[in-house]
Amino acid sequence: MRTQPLKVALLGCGVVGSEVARIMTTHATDLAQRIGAPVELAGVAVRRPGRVREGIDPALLTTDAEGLVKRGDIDVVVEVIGGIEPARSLILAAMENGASVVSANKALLAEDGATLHAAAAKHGVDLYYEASVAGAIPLLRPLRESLAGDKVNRVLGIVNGTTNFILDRMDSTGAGFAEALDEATQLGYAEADPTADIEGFDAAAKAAILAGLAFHTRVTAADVYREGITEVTAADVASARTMDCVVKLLAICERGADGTSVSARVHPAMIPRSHPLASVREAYNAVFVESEAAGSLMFYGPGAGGAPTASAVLGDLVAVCRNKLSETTGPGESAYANLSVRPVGEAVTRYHLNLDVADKPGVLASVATVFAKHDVSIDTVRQQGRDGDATLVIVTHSATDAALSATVAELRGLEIVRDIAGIMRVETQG
Ligand SMILES: NC(=O)C1=CN([C@@H]2O[C@H](COP(=O)(O)OP(=O)(O)OC[C@H]3O[C@@H](n4cnc5c(N)ncnc54)[C@H](O)[C@@H]3O)[C@@H](O)[C@H]2O)C=CC1
Ligand SMILES: N[C@@H](CC=O)C(=O)O
Ligand code: NA
Repeated sequence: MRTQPLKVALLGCGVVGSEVARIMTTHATDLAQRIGAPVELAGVAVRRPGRVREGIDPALLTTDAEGLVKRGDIDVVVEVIGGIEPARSLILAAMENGASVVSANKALLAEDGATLHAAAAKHGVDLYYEASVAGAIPLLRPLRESLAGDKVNRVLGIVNGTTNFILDRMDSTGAGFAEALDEATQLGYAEADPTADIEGFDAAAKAAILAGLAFHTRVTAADVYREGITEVTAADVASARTMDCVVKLLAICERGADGTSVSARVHPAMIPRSHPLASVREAYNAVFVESEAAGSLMFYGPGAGGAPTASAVLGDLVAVCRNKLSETTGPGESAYANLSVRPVGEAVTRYHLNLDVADKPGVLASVATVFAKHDVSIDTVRQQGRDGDATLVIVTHSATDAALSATVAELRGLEIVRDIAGIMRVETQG
């Protein structure tokens, strides 16, 4: 074994960074054996150097992240500060300096992964980011390596721990949205700005990364259709319960039947309680990968939190250190397929909606006529009457977003329709 240590610069020492530092210290001997050389924490960039950080030598702390990544002795930079800047500039500077990079930063990878990959290739270094999607779950490496000989057609799953935690709490304990979000934040699941979680930006970034790797094409966060969970009400969750369904925030990436396009979308959806994703509780994530030869694969595990995320970071750290020692690099970007991204209007799903209507003869026929006019076929209708008004709970067969939107717009114009609520996609396919 080589005695000269590989030197690691850690950028950020928050929820994830502190766990990375802890595991690097407590498992130092095992890590050295697995890599073939010791790994040494050579510097830690922080914002508040005065803060006591258990297990970290205060002499390693610096507020000069740029100076740290440009140091001549750094072999690997672990970026866990998050956000676009200064993370991007620091990663690019590190690569220019010959360091490989491990990052958990999905926001950055999904916005400008191409630039980072190009820099890694140019400077002959690695860029690994397993922690950026679905926390601890090994998912990117299986897509990048294990499935490199297969053809992936669909990736579907729950990729945000915070929103799954909130929806699970609302369903199982009747907790309010704000209370559940607070708890998720305390547990270290939420992003520094939890808007990224609840508005679906975090899941959309992950969907972009997944689609890019699965379909060998470039997909950015801006290409992903996105709806968060802020509009999901206790009434929606209750309505789902009466249909023996749960509400989940899903990420769905699909290869188009035309062979030249892909689509990626993130939105809440009702799924039957019998669906395997319905049993994904708290901050766990689960992702199905459907491929031509392998069939359907399911990846499941902790999707957020300091220690689980650090596990994925450490796995990458070991891989890039091994590559450094053998003077090689792992697989780079694979975007040769150059597929176009289809708009969400063409996505086909079933829909649930609640219509508050006047309870009088002919209403059902008028409503059904509008659905038929837009070629949206109704699967089930349940009527709940109350004081001259009635609520029609309608579930459609598969329809495009565009057809459903046109139906809803026309229904809103009908005098007999007082309100339309609970519009949500229904996913039944595992
Ligand atoms: N918390 C989680 O469960 C997961 C987080 N991630 C990602 O990991 C990254 C880090 O997340 P957390 O540790 O949860 O966030 P955090 O907010 O707890 O930690 C980030 C740390 O970086 C520090 N920082 C920010 N800018 C800095 C700068 N210029 N120089 C030095 N330090 C700076 C902050 O002060 C903070 O302590 C993010 O990209 C996040 O999306 C990925 C998977 C799961
Ligand atoms: N905020 C994210 C953290 C992991 O990626 C989440 O809740 O999933
Ligand atoms: Na992962």
